[in-house]
Amino acid sequence: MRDYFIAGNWKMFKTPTEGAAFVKELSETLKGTSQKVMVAPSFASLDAVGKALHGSSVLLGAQNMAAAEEGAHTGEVSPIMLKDLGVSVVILGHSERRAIYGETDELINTKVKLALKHGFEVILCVGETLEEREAGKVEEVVNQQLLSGLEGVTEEMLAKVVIAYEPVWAIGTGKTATPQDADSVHQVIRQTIGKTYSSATAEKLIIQYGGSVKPGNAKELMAMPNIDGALVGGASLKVEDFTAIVNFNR
Ligand SMILES: O=C[C@H](O)COP(=O)(O)O
Repeated sequence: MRDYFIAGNWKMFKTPTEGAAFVKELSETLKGTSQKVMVAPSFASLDAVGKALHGSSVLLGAQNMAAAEEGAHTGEVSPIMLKDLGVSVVILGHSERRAIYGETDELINTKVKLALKHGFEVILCVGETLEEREAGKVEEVVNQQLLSGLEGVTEEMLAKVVIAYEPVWAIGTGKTATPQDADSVHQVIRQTIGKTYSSATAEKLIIQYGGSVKPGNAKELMAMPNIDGALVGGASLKVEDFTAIVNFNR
């Protein structure tokens, strides 16, 4: 039996002041919730949000991380800095990082290994574009991103990896994969992990779905056998909506 994990990715929204006020309210509305929950503010808001989360069970996540520990990397944020800010989870390989900032599977893999070395939990994002889906390449693309992203990651290290399946065409578009379509890709991911590592490890792997998750569709998505949580963008920006998604099973 796997535990659900609901993560909010704020992307480039919310100032430090807004973020801090948001998580204070969220911690109140989530009191008594046993679900594993994370919010990932922008780098600029990590400090304020981390302080506002003090005493809360909500985890602090980062949306990205540099591929190096320190050095002449203008504009980058290292794992050591994230650690110092109280971050415990790092999102890597998000499709916006891949598409807008040209992150390759190789770079993402370097980041994954570095994040694991520093003890972070990693949410590794994979997912196909509409063009790739229409060309019947979903499995090929997802497996390629998955296996490249995990190159050199041992079975022991995999215990700290969560996979987020985010079909690019469903992100921020209001179009959600049907629960059955999403689940079949989650099943492919689980099978690939089973073949590459072991069936016991595959059984334990948390696979989140991301792409227009809302209070209205969270329950049916999460009811699928291979969907173990959500990586939520837009709906994680409103306390009411995010709380409803976290509490989908209440
Ligand atoms: O990281 C979150 C995903 O990109 C989903 O975003 P969305 O819920 O706004 O579609």
